[in-house]
Amino acid sequence: MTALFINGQWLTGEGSEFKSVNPANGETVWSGEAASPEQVNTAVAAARQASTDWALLGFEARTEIVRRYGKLLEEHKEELAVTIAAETGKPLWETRTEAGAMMGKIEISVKAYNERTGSRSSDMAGAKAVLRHKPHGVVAVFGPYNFPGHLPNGHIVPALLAGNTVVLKPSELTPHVAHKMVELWEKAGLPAGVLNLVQGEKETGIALANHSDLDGLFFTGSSRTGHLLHEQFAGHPGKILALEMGGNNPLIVDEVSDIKAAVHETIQSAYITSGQRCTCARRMFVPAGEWGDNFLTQLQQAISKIKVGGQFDDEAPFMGSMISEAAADGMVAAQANLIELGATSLMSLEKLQPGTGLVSPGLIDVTAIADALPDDEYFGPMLQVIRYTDFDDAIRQANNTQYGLSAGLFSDSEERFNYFYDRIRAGIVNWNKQLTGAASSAPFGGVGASGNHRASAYYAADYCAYPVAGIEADSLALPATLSPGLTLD
Ligand SMILES: NC(=O)c1ccc[n+]([C@@H]2O[C@H](COP(=O)([O-])OP(=O)(O)OC[C@H]3O[C@@H](n4cnc5c(N)ncnc54)[C@H](O)[C@@H]3O)[C@@H](O)[C@H]2O)c1
Ligand SMILES: O=CCC[C@H](NC(=O)CCC(=O)O)C(=O)O
Repeated sequence: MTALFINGQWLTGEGSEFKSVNPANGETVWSGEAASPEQVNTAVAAARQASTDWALLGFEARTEIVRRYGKLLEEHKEELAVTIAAETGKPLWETRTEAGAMMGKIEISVKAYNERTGSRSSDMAGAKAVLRHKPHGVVAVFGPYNFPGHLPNGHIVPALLAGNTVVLKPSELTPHVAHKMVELWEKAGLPAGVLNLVQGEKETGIALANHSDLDGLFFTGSSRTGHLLHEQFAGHPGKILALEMGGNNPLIVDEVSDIKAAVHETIQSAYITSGQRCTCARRMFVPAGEWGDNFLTQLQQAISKIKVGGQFDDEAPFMGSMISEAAADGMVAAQANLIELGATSLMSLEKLQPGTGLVSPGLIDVTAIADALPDDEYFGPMLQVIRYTDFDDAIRQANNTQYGLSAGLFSDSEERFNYFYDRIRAGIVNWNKQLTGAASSAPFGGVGASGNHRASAYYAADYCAYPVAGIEADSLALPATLSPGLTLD
């Protein structure tokens, strides 16, 4: 299998063999060889070689190629959705929306380039104040498995538009999606070396991230890996590092009038993508007392009816498989650990079929251990419930996390929302809406251990180019008056 794309050529990797599997049935989807460290070097060298011409090509010509890629995405939308579903276990209806988001990214990124970066000029005495932007040069893009198309695409499209060249290292769990995506870029007529693909596991990632000739690295993945990269980039202030990482996201529920809607938004917050979205609600604060009891009863009824199943089942499931059996085992172990610490299971997260990542959605009451709760991101369909009596204390607990990605409030009171908004610490703050499903037309990123203040989505343009400010005049001219103490005669 020619797994790598370097300098416009598909090549066989010289590293060790690895494969991806359909997590809903264990069948192999893709197998190939990883890039060797020498091939990673070749990929970075190819990107460097292509860098000047790509930058000099100009924004309009680059946009033309990027739009051609967008058209190809449209033509291959279904094929891409099927590939994503096969490799991730996500239901086909959901991967169709991922392919749609990839298409939408093109025009949003063109607009963002012009609005956030681009060029401007204004008059000043005897000259013009000019602002332009330049690309960084060669950047590495690292992607996660949960949105193997949309999220790397969300770095690649703005990076290329701005004039950077790219080396992509996708998740080792989703190499096939990356392969398909790069094939479309090739078909769109991207010049050789402008986008390079190195496949492989952690070692390939380490070789790429350590490369001395990178000008930047755009990462979406776990907080653990992001922190390692941050340490690695310490002492290199000249290199740009954008980190989009995980969260331990809180959702506070007030005594709202429409319980059914609150139940629906909770399910969309916690269980969509089998809980494998960075924005998923992980901790839910529910009022103690009768209203809260009633809400939880209705929530449990609705959760018990969530259909879990294969991504291609005729009767579409809401939740597909988790990414792997190992990830499912990890969630079962996390739940057992919370129970051992003193939590009470309301609905048990259980493996549904050995050898797969299929699990049932879990709900667990952690009120008894609220102040000793591990501040971990449990990246799966398990929502922790904390009963509260005091709204301020719920906000305090919601903020009691190293992370700060998304947070939300369900409340009929705008005043309450404003109070919550002023006190909550997160990059995404929603009111009466699910925590997931962020728009690409807005910035996307978190604070604390969730990011490094380089928001993605609409603001990705910001980390893809640096500003150059200039004062310009067509010709040299003496000023009307010279500074005191100067004589030119
Ligand atoms: N904030 C966001 O925008 C966002 C979006 C999606 C996912 N996520 C987060 O991503 C995580 C799930 O994705 P994942 O498990 O694929 O993440 P991950 O950190 O395990 O892997 C991400 C990428 O980094 C590579 N990698 C792993 N270890 C490395 C190392 N030591 N050096 C260099 N590269 C290395 C992987 O091979 C992969 O390509 C969750 O924590 C989720 O919250 C965040
Ligand atoms: O898993 C993390 C991403 C979740 C997703 N966010 C986006 O799609 C952000 C928009 C963008 O990057 O264009 C969500 O909020 O569901």
